[in-house]
Amino acid sequence: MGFSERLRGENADDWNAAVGHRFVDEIFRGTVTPDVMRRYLTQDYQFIDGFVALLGMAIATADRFESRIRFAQFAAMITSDENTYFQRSFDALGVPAAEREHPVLTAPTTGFQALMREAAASRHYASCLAVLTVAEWLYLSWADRPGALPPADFIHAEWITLHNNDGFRGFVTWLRGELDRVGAAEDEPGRAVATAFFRRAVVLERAFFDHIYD
Ligand SMILES: Cc1ncc(CO)c(N)n1
Repeated sequence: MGFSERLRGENADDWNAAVGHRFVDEIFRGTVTPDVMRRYLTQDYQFIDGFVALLGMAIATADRFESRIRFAQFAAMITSDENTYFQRSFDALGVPAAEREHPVLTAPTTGFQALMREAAASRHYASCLAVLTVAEWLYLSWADRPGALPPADFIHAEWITLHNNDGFRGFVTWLRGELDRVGAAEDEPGRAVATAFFRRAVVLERAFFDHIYD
């Protein structure tokens, strides 16, 4: 079993709670209320900022050019297609500029920001990879419902297709392979550090979905 699959298995309870979350059922049915969607997207936009910074550190610490290219191409998608999705959704939901740029941050959001900042500050490629892999693999896992009909509202539909399209699927497959490769090359202390980052990220993913219903 590869490093990525082992880590997912060790965190199966929180992982499955996130992938099968009420939010996921509701977004596929198109019934997430505008209120909940607004809380989710305004907090997630702050997550994305730290996420792109972490991608930058993965570009800097990767051990080969081929990996840097993958991350750079993914960063280009996030900062174009995904960024305009947020802006169009904020327009449709009537979110004012102040709330787009400086919402009051919730505990899961500050928790994620701290986690991503720490992973980046470690300058340890395996730890950067562990956090990035959770964020993208867990999102592919919930968004991947073959045969599901797309919900009518673009705010729901595009949030699904941003996380289950072929390009995204290919990136996640590559990310997992990269974590497997790098994890196998690490010594035991290095693997333990990356393992702890992975675990914290899974716990936060679950908390992030939970808290928009509080
Ligand atoms: C909290 C969270 N995790 C993962 C993703 C996927 O990038 C996201 N947009 N938000």
